[in-house]
Amino acid sequence: MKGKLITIEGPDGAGKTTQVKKISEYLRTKGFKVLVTREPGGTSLGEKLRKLLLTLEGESPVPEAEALIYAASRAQLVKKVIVPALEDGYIVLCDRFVDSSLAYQGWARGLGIKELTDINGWFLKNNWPDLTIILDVDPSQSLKRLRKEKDRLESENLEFHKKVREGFLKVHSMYPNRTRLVDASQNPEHVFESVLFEIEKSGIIKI
Ligand SMILES: Nc1ncnc2c1ncn2[C@@H]1O[C@H](COP(=O)(O)OP(=O)(O)OP(=O)(O)O)[C@@H](O)[C@H]1O
Ligand SMILES: Cc1cn([C@H]2C[C@H](O)[C@@H](COP(=O)(O)O)O2)c(=O)[nH]c1=O
Repeated sequence: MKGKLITIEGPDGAGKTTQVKKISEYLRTKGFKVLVTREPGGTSLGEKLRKLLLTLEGESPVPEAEALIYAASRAQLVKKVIVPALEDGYIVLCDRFVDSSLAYQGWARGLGIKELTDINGWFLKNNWPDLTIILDVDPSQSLKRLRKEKDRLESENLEFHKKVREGFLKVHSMYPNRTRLVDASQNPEHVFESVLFEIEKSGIIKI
């Protein structure tokens, strides 16, 4: 049986990891086989690339290099982890995926959403997510939720993070069927109810 790929997206501090945990626990109680992974990372090579991307030390990649390193981590994850799990019938829950590249590199860094779609489409082929939940919240609220020491992307200014949010809203308007917007300004339990509602409504799995 073919599984499903569900990705959770949104600006920094939107509550993605919190919701991934809640969804995975819920789906497991319903008898689904669930695999949780994340981006960048999820493979040993991907975790090395993650460190390289998020460190504040040394030379920062130019936007084009940044986009390609995120894509490299994704290509490795898709081939080594996601596709085999889907073939084995797993629900794969991925904490960030291709839409982060469209919003951060495509829109906020200004490289172009179409350009990022093409670069990623080259290796994703038909492995685009079955469903993407975008947690939508104003960055001036979500950034306050984060720990004190910030990584390279989190350290960008508020204007950049506002562009990221704008990027996700654009992605939603471009892919209104695959992506669902959830108000993430509420408490985690309230957000989880909305997330479950959207998963149910999408019809990709029966819960
Ligand atoms: N809806 C919420 N309201 C308030 N606080 C929240 C909410 N969801 C998560 N948090 C808290 O905010 C912090 C960041 O949450 P979490 O790690 O889930 O966000 P994230 O979107 O995965 O962050 P990042 O972008 O850094 O990966 C945690 O301390 C978490 O407990
Ligand atoms: C996949 C992906 C991620 N990013 C950015 C978004 C975040 O700032 C970091 C990842 O850190 P997190 O704690 O896991 O949220 O990387 C990006 O710019 N482009 C991407 O494709």
